[in-house]
Amino acid sequence: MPWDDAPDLRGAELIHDQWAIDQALDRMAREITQDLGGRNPLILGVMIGGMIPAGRLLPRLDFPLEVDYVHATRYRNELSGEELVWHALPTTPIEGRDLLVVDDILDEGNTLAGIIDAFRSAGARSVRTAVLVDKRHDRKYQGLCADYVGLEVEDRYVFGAGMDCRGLGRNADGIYAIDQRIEQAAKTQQEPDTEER
Ligand SMILES: O=P(O)(O)OC[C@H]1O[C@H](OP(=O)(O)OP(=O)(O)O)[C@H](O)[C@@H]1O
Ligand SMILES: Nc1nc2[nH]cnc2c(=O)[nH]1
Repeated sequence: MPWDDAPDLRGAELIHDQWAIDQALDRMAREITQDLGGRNPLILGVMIGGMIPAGRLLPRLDFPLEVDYVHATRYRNELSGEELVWHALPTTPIEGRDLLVVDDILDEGNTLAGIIDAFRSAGARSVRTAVLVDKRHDRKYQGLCADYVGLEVEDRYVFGAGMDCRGLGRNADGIYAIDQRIEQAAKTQQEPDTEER
């Protein structure tokens, strides 16, 4: 694979190909259109990972809407999350607006929960959430679910379709899970034992 030169991405396993992603985005667009078509919603991509899912979803939404972004992060190039750090808020006024927050992945949910809270407090009329990927586990922040979900992944660190692994891999077509030895090593802060590859 072209990214086999990047040690963290070497040996990654394809979980969903680009065809599956496109099908999922088509379905999400239909669901979103049913709920928000005619409401002139404000669509907010969550930078950086939400950039590609939002960019692929928007042309599928065939009704009047506005677009802005928010930049909040809690992983900062690591494989486990910490405090949510805000880098940018939308410049479009959100009071009284119907919002759709678009992100790449819902994992533990702290990122989306923080964003939803901030926008509700700022007076949004409604805040909906769309994620390309929902990670299956029972560690969700207050049981949070997204309103629109593209695909599910098992409880492994994934990259591609906007998602990075230590800064790389966002541009990969398809969704890949990193080698479990690399993920395990990150959890225990050791060098991965991948010599035979
Ligand atoms: O559900 P959570 O456990 O909170 O994790 C999900 C968040 O983690 C990633 O962002 P990250 O902080 O890595 O920033 P990025 O968008 O720049 O990749 C991803 O883009 C989501 O926003
Ligand atoms: N790229 C990426 N970002 C995440 N943020 C939370 N979980 C993940 C994950 O599995 N992959």
